[in-house]
Amino acid sequence: MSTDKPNAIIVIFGATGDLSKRKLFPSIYRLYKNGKIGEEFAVVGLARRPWTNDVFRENVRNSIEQSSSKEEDLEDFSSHFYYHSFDVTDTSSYDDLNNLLEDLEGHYQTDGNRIFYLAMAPEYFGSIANQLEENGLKNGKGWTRLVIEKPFGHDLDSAKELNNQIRHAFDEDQIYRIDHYLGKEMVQNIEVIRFANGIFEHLWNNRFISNIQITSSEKLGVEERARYYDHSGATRDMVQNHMLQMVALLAMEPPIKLTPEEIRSEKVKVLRALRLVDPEKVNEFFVRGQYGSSNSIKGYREEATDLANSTTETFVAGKVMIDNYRWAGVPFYIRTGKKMKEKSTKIVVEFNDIPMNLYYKNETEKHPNLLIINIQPNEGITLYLNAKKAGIGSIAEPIKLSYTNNGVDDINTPEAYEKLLYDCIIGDTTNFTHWDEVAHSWEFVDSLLDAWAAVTPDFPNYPAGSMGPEAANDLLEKDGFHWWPITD
Ligand SMILES: NC(=O)C1=CN([C@@H]2O[C@H](COP(=O)(O)OP(=O)(O)OC[C@H]3O[C@@H](n4cnc5c(N)ncnc54)[C@H](OP(=O)(O)O)[C@@H]3O)[C@@H](O)[C@H]2O)C=CC1
Ligand SMILES: O=C1O[C@H](COP(=O)(O)O)[C@@H](O)[C@H](O)[C@H]1O
Repeated sequence: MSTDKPNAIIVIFGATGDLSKRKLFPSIYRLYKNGKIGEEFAVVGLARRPWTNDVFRENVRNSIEQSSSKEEDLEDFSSHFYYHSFDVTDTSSYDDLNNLLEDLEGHYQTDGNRIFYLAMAPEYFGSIANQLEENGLKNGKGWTRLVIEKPFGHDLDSAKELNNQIRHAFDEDQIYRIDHYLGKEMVQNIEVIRFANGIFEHLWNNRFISNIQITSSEKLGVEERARYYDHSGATRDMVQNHMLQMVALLAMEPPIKLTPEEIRSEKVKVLRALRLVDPEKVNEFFVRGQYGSSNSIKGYREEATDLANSTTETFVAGKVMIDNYRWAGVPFYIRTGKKMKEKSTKIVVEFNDIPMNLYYKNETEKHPNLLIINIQPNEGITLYLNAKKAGIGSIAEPIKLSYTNNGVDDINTPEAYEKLLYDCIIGDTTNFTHWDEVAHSWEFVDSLLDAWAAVTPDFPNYPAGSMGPEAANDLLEKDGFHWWPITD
């Protein structure tokens, strides 16, 4: 891994699409603005529609203006962008792409370094990787990296097939599988909070923690992505990747070094220890939901004509058990869904009460210590303690110690893409998912989806704008817990 400012050509497959417009162009711009990439870079955008360089550059500028205030250096910035009309299924056009890259490499001092970013539907990932190999595009004079968007497969078998196709053309250390949650500031902070604070790491186990809750709720529905989402559902869309990655970071052992290999190896051990879902007990451990209409908000089935009879889940809550020495018996409750009450991602670590609490005499009065990691919209940490209520007498009351990080955005997705793109440019794979992590996550998710497949769900079962079905509350109540609020 190099820490300089290496130069590269970034080739974006799917450059006229939504992800490029909303996340990739603004992120590249921020890298440019923040001095993380210099003047020696070029971006080649590929897609079928017959745009010119000028039309492409105008779209790039518009997308940046939509995501930030009016900027003055956009003409200079967008002059680094080139468009190449290209159908990825037409194998003869890869030669032209190679010629374009060689021309640009004569113009910009990019040392032959190439990043191929696949921002297209996943069915193309394998064949593009192979065409890049067969047509010699990955054999430039510098390094070559392949960035792959989600979803990485639909289940374990399809993920394996995709992986084999890609690995046929690229080595594992050239493949950067994006999980944008791993670029979020406070997700990256989980390791620092755990491993740089003496007060937490000693307590970070089943003797002192009673349960951990991870919520990632969204107010939005499926918007323009109904076709993809209905085939995916909340479990594949959010649990297989983002939620399980957060579980792994919270539960892993301290790595012996902060290298990508050591961190990954500890995360993989957690994912291997996830208890697979027993079909007989699926309802004891998991709840699925789909939002229905409420007041003026449409239900999922009314969002598009194709969805009228959909049984796709837009909500999942679950009790994930990690069968290892540190975590035996501690539930990791996860919860995610669309059209919920708030947009919020939050982790609550609930500590056990002390053996004899002299201040809180009964269960209902208890205020356990909580460590809250606020991922979005606000970024920060809150620690709930108990302290003496000021004044006469000796009464305890909960107090909170808070740290707020002045994040760049409310919703830190563009910043996450910016960080991950930069990591890719400098060759740091720490915050990308290795195949082993993907495979174990799918194994767990497949066990859940297989168990659910046996029964047709009774949907819709939660009103849009709520926190999900009532059964998600029962899941914790029967263990003697409840969901902590997701707003401060
Ligand atoms: N949008 C989002 O918020 C997120 C997206 N992703 C992932 O990113 C990827 C892209 O998603 P998104 O941008 O939303 O998708 P879009 O449907 O908006 O864009 C697809 C892109 O692919 C191009 N394309 C389609 N077929 C071909 C072809 N045969 N040859 C060349 N280009 C083609 C389209 O352009 P044209 O029609 O001009 O050819 C377009 O640029 C997907 O894997 C998605 O799962 C991941 C997280 C979030
Ligand atoms: O990957 C995805 O994530 C978004 C939520 O990301 P966030 O950064 O806004 O929390 C989700 O809306 C989308 O369905 C999913 O594909």
